[in-house]
Amino acid sequence: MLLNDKTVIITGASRGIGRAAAVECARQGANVVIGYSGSDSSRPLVDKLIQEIRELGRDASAVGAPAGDPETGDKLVESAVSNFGSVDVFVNNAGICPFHSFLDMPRETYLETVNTNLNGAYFAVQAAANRMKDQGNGGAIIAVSSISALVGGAMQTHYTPTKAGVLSLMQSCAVALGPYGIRCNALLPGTIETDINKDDLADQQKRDYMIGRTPLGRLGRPEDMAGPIVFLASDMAAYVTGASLLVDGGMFVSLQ
Ligand SMILES: NC(=O)C1=CN([C@@H]2O[C@H](COP(=O)(O)OP(=O)(O)OC[C@H]3O[C@@H](n4cnc5c(N)ncnc54)[C@H](OP(=O)(O)O)[C@@H]3O)[C@@H](O)[C@H]2O)C=CC1
Ligand SMILES: C[C@H](O)[C@@H]1OC(=O)[C@H](O)[C@@H]1O
Repeated sequence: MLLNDKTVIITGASRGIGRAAAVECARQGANVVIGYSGSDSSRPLVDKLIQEIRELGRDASAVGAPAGDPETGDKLVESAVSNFGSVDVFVNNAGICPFHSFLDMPRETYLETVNTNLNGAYFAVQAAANRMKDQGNGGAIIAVSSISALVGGAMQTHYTPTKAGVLSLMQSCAVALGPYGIRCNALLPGTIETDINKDDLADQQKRDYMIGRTPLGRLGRPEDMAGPIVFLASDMAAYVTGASLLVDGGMFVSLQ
């Protein structure tokens, strides 16, 4: 097992990519702190995930708090330490993408997206890194960025800068935290079918276009992200820091 007895915090783990990563981390021997928004509708999903992780022989705790709140990282760290005694891996995954055109972008939509996806990530990474530094055993931090850190989207002008932002955050943190043995890397998923794009991909033409751009011939599944996240979290990646791992079925390199 690649993460035996490690404590892994994953934000946005109630659903989608974060959930798949949480299950795989538990399979690989880790206890997991599940971050989610705190909404009542997500609590049953979180309870089900905790049960699934316990059936795998590991344990989990949950923290429901807005990702954009600068205190949320401290709460996640506190839950990890009080329940499991340490923070070994931090996965910043929580994110939103409320598709909207640029010229009439509501200011609140822009500000909420940047606050949730980027500002919250900054403070949560800082909280996890301080705990890892105090523990003195190094650690691994992974930010779930996106192929959208590298390319644009007309309906994502508020979102793509946040994904470029967390990629850049990992690059700078790799430099800042390397001396403490803390590795920082970014995962760049392509198009993965989850609730974040359910409405967007309900448009069959759009869906077919996205599949057509993907050499592997299908959209991604949350489980496709779990192995790469575990790899970056594990000692298999002991000399990997400041890196970006694009996991997109080949979409980025497929121009014509
Ligand atoms: N799906 C895709 O194609 C891609 C996704 N990504 C990135 O992957 C990450 C996960 O996305 P994905 O799994 O697709 O999306 P989902 O919508 O399936 O899951 C989003 C997760 O983030 C949590 N979350 C949302 N808003 C907040 C908030 N304000 N505070 C705390 N938690 C919050 C949700 O919790 P709750 O259930 O409580 O709402 C949920 O657990 C995002 O950062 C996204 O940008 C990157 C590239 C491609
Ligand atoms: C939500 C989108 O479908 C998804 O988000 C990303 O980051 C990808 O680039 C896709 O556009």
